[in-house]
Amino acid sequence: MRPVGSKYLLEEPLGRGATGTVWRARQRETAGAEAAVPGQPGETVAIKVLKEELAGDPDIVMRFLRERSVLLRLTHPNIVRVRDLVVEGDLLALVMDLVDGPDLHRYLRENGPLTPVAAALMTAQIADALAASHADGVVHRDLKPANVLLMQHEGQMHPMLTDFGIARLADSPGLTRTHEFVGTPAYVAPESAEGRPQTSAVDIYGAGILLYELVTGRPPFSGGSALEVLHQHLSAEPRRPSTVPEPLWTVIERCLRKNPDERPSAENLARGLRVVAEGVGVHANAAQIAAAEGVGALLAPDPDPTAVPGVPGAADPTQVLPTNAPQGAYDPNAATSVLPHTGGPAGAADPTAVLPNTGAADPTAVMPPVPPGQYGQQGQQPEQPHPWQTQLRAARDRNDQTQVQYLDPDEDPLRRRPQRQVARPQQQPRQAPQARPQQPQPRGRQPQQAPGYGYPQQQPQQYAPPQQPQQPQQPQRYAPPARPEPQRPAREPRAPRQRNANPMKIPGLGCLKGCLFTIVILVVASWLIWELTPLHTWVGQGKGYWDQMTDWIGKVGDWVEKVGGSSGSGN
Ligand SMILES: Nc1ncnc2c1ncn2[C@@H]1O[C@H](COP(=O)(O)OP(=O)(O)OP(=O)(O)O)[C@@H](O)[C@H]1O
Repeated sequence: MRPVGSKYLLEEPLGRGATGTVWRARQRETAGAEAAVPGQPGETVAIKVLKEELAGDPDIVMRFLRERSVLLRLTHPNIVRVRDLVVEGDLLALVMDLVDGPDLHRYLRENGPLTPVAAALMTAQIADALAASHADGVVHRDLKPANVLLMQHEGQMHPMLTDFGIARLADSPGLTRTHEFVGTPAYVAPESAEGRPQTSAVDIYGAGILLYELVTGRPPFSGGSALEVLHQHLSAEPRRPSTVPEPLWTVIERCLRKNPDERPSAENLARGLRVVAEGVGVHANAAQIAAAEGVGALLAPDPDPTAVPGVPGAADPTQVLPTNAPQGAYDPNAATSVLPHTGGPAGAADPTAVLPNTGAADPTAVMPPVPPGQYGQQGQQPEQPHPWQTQLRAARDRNDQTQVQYLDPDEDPLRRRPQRQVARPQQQPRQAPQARPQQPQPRGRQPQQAPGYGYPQQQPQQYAPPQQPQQPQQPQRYAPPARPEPQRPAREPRAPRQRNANPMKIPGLGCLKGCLFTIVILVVASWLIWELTPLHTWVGQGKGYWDQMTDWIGKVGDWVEKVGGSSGSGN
């Protein structure tokens, strides 16, 4: 057990994410007055220990401290409470209430999609949490099922939103020059993907994706690569699956509008979803059905959305633009969340590290930044995937851990700048990033009513066509970023490969084949000679070839028998 500060002892890891590891921990002594919840000695808590990359950066530590009061006061029945923030040496940790239950991603994986009623009611509670946080000026920015924990309480389960402020902490504005990407592609709003100003509407977009996934078992946009998924967020229109009732689709479609100004406020979203839940249930009366059908009128946008600080265009006095971007210029990287490079060699021991350095096997590995110019044209193979593509491939399309990756602006396809022919510095060797393997999706499961969630056990009324089996998403393989090849002498062109006649390598097979072929040739040749020449008349018997052959074979047989018999009697 490792101490965290003087007040807590880490017991066992509960899970790992891109920004840190969550531990089950025990309180050693009552926390000081600065903690929101003093706690009792012996009490069990959850502690998220942020990665060294975060903890080692003074900008992030400052932000952590500055936001301490915001995170600590963010209380809501559907938000995992942050009890304390520990800053000690190079250690940053959030002490939270321990939630005894699975996260929503795991629940979906194990139980399949929810019914429209259950999905609407669960998302309504998440929207309640968002409304409270937006009112407090906090935008989540990484809303996804993995960040919703299901708390068991009196036989029921309640969704609890966690990881508030983590993306915000990582989004240190002074560091945007390092051009890294933070996000989970399947849930990223178009404006975030494009680097436009972000507001609380990004959380509404995330809620729309989550709602779609709750009711269908998969997010609306998927693709062969994370880049493809991001492009779909920017340009593809989601289609209504036949299992989604029309009123629920109205809500999803409004949340997924490309224009953030057209998305509903969190408060209106919660209200609209409860109306839909009533109207699509089996016990709905005519008035409730009519109200659900008119839900569009309830989904008014937020007239004053909460701006995400530190993003160009956001109404935030602390905003700092990247030093290499002119004010007002379009820079898709400027809005991305960033983490600093630790600067140390890979695997360098850090005495303050709390997380064990698991090296390549660590699925939470943060992609280390790459020196600018690494992805130059020199040495880059034409068939290699685009650097952006390879980087984002590591951020899987569904419920992946938040990825923090380097993005060179020169290589960003969205910038559409002409390629510059400049000499690039030599690339430093980098630690291979890891990505955790994709979990297979359940196939053909019937929607769950989420028993034990406190939802009415209703079945959808007129909006329940048979459930189509969901296609599992193709697991993506992580392709490491393209590396420039070292200069090598030009190779001699290879001689064309000879096909091997004996691919299975059976000894003597070639010889056997040759012998058989020769015997066949000899038999055919002798037959032709016998039949087509007067040989058989010269021999004086006038027999056909096969008769003569049978005679001779018989004679040889008799002779062998005789020889055998005489040698036997001799004995
Ligand atoms: N307060 C908590 N109580 C109990 N378990 C928790 C708590 N917070 C997180 N966990 C567990 O720890 C796991 C990791 O959480 P974390 O937020 O670091 O990762 P993530 O959300 O899956 O990934 P990422 O941070 O990369 O998006 C969660 O899946 C959950 O199982």
